[in-house]
Amino acid sequence: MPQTDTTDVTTAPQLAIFTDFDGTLVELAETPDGIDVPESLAHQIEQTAREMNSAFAVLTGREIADIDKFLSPLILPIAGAHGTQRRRADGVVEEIDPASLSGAEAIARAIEPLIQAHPDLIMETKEGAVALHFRQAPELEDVVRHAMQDAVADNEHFTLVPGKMVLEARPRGVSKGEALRAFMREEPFIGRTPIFIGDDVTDEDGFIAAQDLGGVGIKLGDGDTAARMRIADVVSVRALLQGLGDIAARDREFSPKH
Ligand SMILES: O=P(O)(O)OC[C@H]1O[C@H](O[C@H]2O[C@H](CO)[C@@H](O)[C@H](O)[C@H]2O)[C@H](O)[C@@H](O)[C@@H]1O
Repeated sequence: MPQTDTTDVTTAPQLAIFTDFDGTLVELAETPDGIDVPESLAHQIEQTAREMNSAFAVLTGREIADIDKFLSPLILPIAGAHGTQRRRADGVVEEIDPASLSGAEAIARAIEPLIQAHPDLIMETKEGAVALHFRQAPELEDVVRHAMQDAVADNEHFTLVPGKMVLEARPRGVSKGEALRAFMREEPFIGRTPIFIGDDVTDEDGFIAAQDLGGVGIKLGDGDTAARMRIADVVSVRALLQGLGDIAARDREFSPKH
């Protein structure tokens, strides 16, 4: 009878985890500042990130400073403002193209009169990007679209991206996909298998990038997607992160090198 070769121990792939923030790590709320961030979230992410050897990053439409505030005292690698900002795992924050900074300021100035006329609209001005929210006034969606189209019309550097009850102006060439690829060229992400979890249209670039690099995109909720997998809700995302962390810890415990 042939002998089974037990010396060839196959180990599970080492993962790099990327997640969106709003609608994925936390439930959506009526306003950007109104989200409920459970106290346990930062601690749970910190644990999972530790099991991933710190290969855990947030790819978000929010500014990096926003995520730092919500996950304090945790300081993670983050791509903010849809990839316009990027803080690497070594803590270095990349310089933003000055044309992105001045362009976003000009777009915000152009939108300001609309905010004065419609106080239910919320404008978020970010480093290098602008979000115009109409969740409080859904009937103004067309008004918002036309105003944002006019605001970026003179600036080829910017493009518009839709989100959940929001329209955002961001620089061309930046995306969550590009941010994920950049992280994957660096320690501690390099050589790992990327997983990206997100819920929105702007997460599609991230799903595609993760899958191009041999990993998996996981879409939360319904809707067309390039992601190969789906997950039901925020609670399930947190359970998945916990589970992946536990598996990584167990793999290390039973690893032949341990
Ligand atoms: O990429 P994400 O982390 O999902 O960020 C996308 C945008 O999220 C925030 O807006 C969304 O969440 C708000 C709070 O739940 C909600 O009120 C709003 O309608 C959503 O669009 C954030 O305010 C934006 O800056 C992000 O770009």
